[in-house]
Amino acid sequence: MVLCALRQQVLRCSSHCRTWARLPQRQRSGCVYSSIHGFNQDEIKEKLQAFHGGSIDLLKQDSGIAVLTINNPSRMNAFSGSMMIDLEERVSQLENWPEGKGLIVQGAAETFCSGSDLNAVRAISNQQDGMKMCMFMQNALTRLLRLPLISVALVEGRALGGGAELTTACDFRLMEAGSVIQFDHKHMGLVPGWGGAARLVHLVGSQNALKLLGGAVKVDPELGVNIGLVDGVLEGHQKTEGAAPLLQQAENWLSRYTKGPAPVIQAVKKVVLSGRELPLSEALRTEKDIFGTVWGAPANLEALASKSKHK
Ligand SMILES: CC[C@H](C(=O)O)C(=O)SCCNC(=O)CCNC(=O)[C@H](O)C(C)(C)COP(=O)(O)OP(=O)(O)OC[C@H]1O[C@@H](n2cnc3c(N)ncnc32)[C@H](O)[C@@H]1OP(=O)(O)O
Repeated sequence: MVLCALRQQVLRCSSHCRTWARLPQRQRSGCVYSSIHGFNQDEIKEKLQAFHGGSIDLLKQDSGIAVLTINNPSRMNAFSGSMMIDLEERVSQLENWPEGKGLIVQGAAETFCSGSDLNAVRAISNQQDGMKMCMFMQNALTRLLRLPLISVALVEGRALGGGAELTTACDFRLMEAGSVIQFDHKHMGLVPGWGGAARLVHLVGSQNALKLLGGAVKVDPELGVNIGLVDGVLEGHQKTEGAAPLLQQAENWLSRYTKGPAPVIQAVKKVVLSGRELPLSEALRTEKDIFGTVWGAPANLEALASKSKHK
């Protein structure tokens, strides 16, 4: 009986994936929850809007690398309800940025983010509203991870609770020496709700994920690199004479992977996304379709023209 139920679940999932792959990009990018799951975006936005404070600031640069700043320094960059709405709107802006190639997510005032604003959490502590907030943030963070941009979470200070989950919604994580990522939900009698557990298992494996969540382990840069959660350690410029500002160091790191025409860099992210999320056959078909968007496109033709000169 159990096997039959599991098979049904797998079939439902794979049909969902097939459906996912055929959905228009906009829907695919945010298809975790919709009205069929009882999710009403406008209803939850109205509730979240009641909890003001802070902002999510977006700077789109001519280099094609954008900077998204979690900005609520008086609350260690905790997410108020209005900041959750800001985040979703900034992700929409980035989904529609043809020149975009990269994204750095950082916190203001030399710290990353201390999760949900506990004042908001206290006010929406009933189960229904809590789950609606989670659905809203899971949609927003899934769309963030699925942006056709190569993204980096730049961690200074502390990334706690939902802030730790936010780091997993980026392709890479860079940590300043001395900074900490801590999934401290257990101390709140909680587990991750913004999708951080599911993404953490993919990043570090289920055993390491169990340790980080079960032990509310303080992940320093060395541990983060060792378990595969962290992709680089940066020297804070206050601590190291002559070191460039952290954001500049992060941009230098990211620019190694975003050099080139935006359509090509965006196609790179899309083919990796489909390999990461879709069953093999679907991923191969998606890869073929994405290949078709760059084959014979301007960047390809220019490269061919320049190569033909090297006889
Ligand atoms: C799914 C996500 C999940 C959920 O929503 O269920 C969560 O994210 S739950 C929240 C998880 N986050 C935390 O548990 C972190 C709570 N904050 C702290 O542990 C400390 O504030 C810390 C370690 C971040 C900083 O400690 P420190 O002593 O250096 O400073 P203060 O504690 O005095 O903090 C300064 C100032 O910021 C306010 N603050 C900090 N974090 C939050 C927060 N998450 N929500 C609201 N306000 C926060 C703190 O109250 C202080 O304000 P003040 O007015 O000066 O008292």
